[in-house]
Amino acid sequence: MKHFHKTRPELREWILNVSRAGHAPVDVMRLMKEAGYDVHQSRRAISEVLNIPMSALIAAPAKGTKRPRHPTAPRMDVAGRQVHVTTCVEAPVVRVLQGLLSDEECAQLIETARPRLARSLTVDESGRHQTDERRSSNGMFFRIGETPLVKTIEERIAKMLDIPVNHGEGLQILHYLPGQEYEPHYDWFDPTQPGFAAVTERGGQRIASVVMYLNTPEEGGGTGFPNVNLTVTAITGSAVYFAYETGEEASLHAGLPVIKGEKWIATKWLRERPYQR
Ligand SMILES: O=C(O)CCC(=O)C(=O)O
Ligand SMILES: [Fe+2]
Repeated sequence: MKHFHKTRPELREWILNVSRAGHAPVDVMRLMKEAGYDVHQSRRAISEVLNIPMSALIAAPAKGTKRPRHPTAPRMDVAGRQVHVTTCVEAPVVRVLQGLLSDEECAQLIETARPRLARSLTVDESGRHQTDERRSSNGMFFRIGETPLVKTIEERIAKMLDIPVNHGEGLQILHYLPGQEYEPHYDWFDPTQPGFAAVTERGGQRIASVVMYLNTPEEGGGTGFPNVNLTVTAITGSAVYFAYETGEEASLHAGLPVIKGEKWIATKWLRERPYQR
């Protein structure tokens, strides 16, 4: 079958060269993934250029690699707790989760984190941490299982997404005041940046994020997905779950500026392989 979608001449040339140099089609897939291409796009291009079936291009994932199970509507029973799935988007994969945390759990997380807040950092191209204008919130990280409540929440998320707790980075708490925001960004690490190998050495790539709202800001402070014109409202105890492939531009998102009041969130980033030893 012929595809209407045409592969760009430069990409066609590159695929042919890499293939002539002796790389098997699944290796070409891997190279494209490392260069930031979406898996589906790579599979279609390679199959078209090398004239092989797409089914031959499903590489065995690296040992221990997992993908989350996306929460399903209308609700999930997670360890005896009803989590309502109130909005679903498929590209990017987004689920709005109501009642992931109780009001008491939210309050307790805020009070435990408050004395430990410091200016948030971002990771630069070389893998170094630094303060960043684009991210003006204050934050802190809990260690895995650091408190009984942190452990409970980590286990709840693990159960809901069918991803072991050890694939998670430590729970991050962020506090935003009026005017503070987190400008549009991707949570996946960019494979074309020099620091990529260092940040993915442990745990591999990030595959999904769960942003939990610990309070309801008086005004503003939602999470925006500008490429799909979606804004998720920050409401105490609810959360936005989103999953992504490396290079997936639709997953661009932002912590929108708080206009009035304050905003507290807890973020759990998940890796494709165990991150905690
Ligand atoms: O503040 C938000 O709503 C988004 C936070 C976020 O994008 C992150 O923690 O990676
Ligand atoms: Fe993010």
